[in-house]
Amino acid sequence: MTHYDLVIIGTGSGNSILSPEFADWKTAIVERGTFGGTCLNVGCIPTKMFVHTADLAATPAKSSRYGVDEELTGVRWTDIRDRVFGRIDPIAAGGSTYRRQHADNGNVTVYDGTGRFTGMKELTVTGADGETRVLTADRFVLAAGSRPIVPSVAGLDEVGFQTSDTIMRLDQLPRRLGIIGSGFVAAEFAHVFSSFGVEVTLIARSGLLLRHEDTEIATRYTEVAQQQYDIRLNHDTVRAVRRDDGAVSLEMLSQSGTDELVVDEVLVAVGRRPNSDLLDPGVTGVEVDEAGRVVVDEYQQTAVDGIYALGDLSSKYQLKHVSNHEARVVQHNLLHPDDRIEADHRFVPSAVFSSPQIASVGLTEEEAREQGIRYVVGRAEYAGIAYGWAMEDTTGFAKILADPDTGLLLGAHVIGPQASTVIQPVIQAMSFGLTAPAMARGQYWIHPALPEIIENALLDLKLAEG
Ligand SMILES: Cc1cc2nc3c(=O)[nH]c(=O)nc-3n(C[C@H](O)[C@H](O)[C@H](O)COP(=O)(O)OP(=O)(O)OC[C@H]3O[C@@H](n4cnc5c(N)ncnc54)[C@H](O)[C@@H]3O)c2cc1C
Ligand SMILES: NC(=O)c1ccc[n+]([C@@H]2O[C@H](COP(=O)([O-])OP(=O)(O)OC[C@H]3O[C@@H](n4cnc5c(N)ncnc54)[C@H](O)[C@@H]3O)[C@@H](O)[C@H]2O)c1
Repeated sequence: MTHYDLVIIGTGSGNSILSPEFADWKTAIVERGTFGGTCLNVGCIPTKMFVHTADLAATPAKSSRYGVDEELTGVRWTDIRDRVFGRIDPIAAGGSTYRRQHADNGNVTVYDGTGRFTGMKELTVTGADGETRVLTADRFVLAAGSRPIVPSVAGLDEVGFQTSDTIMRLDQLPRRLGIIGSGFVAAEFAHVFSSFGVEVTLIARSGLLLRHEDTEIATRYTEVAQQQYDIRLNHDTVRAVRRDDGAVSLEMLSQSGTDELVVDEVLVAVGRRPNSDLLDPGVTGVEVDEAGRVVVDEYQQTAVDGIYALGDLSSKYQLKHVSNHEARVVQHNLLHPDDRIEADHRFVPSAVFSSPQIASVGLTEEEAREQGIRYVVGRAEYAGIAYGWAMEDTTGFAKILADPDTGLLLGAHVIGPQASTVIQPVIQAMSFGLTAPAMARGQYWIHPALPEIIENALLDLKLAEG
């Protein structure tokens, strides 16, 4: 048994905690998978490298309307894949080597294996070879993340399936891809694989894709997606069968009866669950809610003094900018126990890097209504701004919700080109308490750039006089 000042479980955002200020702490970091966690290895970074490549591959099909005739003459899948992982894999390996070997980390021990609590502030780490080591510590940081949920579909295990962890490393592109799910992962991979020439079918249980978004945005996305992919709405996948020709048949139930889809690969994208079951934090007195999330207070501390948690393991926001923010809060609170800071979850933005992109911050119209919050809505279309004309955009728009009396912003939702970038000034305005009129007229808006859509939506708000 070895005792530490601090043990961190998980090398995603957890790895960023160990700054030089911890140089005289005896610390350990435990990792069961690839060093660097989800975002670097199988999440944000590789997906966006594929998305950018997909944007390029999709351009020729759209170019003739501008009088430019382009042709996509090839998609070299293994070159695309190897460029992405040729960049990422060395970063993960370098991060691991740095923690294990660099002089900066003389106080850090890296343990490869799965950590599981076996007593009060006692963690047993089991390596791939079955060898176990017991670590005790004064403080722990639980940063063990989440993993893809596999839906209970009869025969799925037997036919085999991909998740976001595996699909980016395929050896060859499938001809037909069936995606079970209709959230972030489904929308981004539909864009990627369809742009590379794969026949993509999305199977959604509900009547709307991306239904966590503002309904107007989700409705527009669903309409646009129906032009791009085969979409089966209100379909429940009930069985998967391997056919004699090697393809997979997915059997579905819908309101109108049964349906069948034949594909070469199946991507499962129905959400992610926190890895709390692997960690068994109840043994050390840490509470877990019914969704499997570790319960934390405003300081990111669990029910146990000195045990903090962050990121996908404990947060309802499964987003890297949130896990990074929470890691900074935990880092501060470990170093300054008498002057702790609170995590700020007031205005958490998100973006789906789909085609078209979607970005969102604050309340949706449905949430404002449910919560009885008074609001007005300002709208603007990409087709109504000069750069939108240049792009010939016909489907994108922005909507902004504001308090009619104070003019303070309540939420913003954008669907269209570069939505993930266009929304940033609204996030800033909400975070710093800027009102809509002050934001619209208190600064220049570069003409004719895409953020003019935000300026127009702000000017469209009908606020109370005075
Ligand atoms: C396909 C995909 C695309 C995404 N794209 C975006 C995006 O564009 N923008 C965005 O903001 N977010 C995105 N996300 C979400 C983002 O990746 C996560 O929110 C973020 O990485 C969570 O970080 P974390 O530190 O909480 O967990 P992780 O990075 O998952 O780290 C947890 C680590 O703990 C290890 N671990 C788990 N259990 C144990 C145990 N018992 N013992 C030892 N080690 C353990 C795991 O192996 C893992 O390495 C994406 C996610 C996916 C899946
Ligand atoms: N750009 C980004 O920031 C980004 C990209 C990818 C993933 N992520 C993060 O990863 C998380 C996981 O992504 P995801 O797309 O897997 O989850 P998600 O929660 O975004 O969407 C899952 C979808 O699957 C549906 N679903 C649930 N069970 C189902 C079942 N049995 N059959 C069919 N459909 C079912 C849900 O109704 C939901 O629409 C996201 O919530 C997000 O936080 C973020």
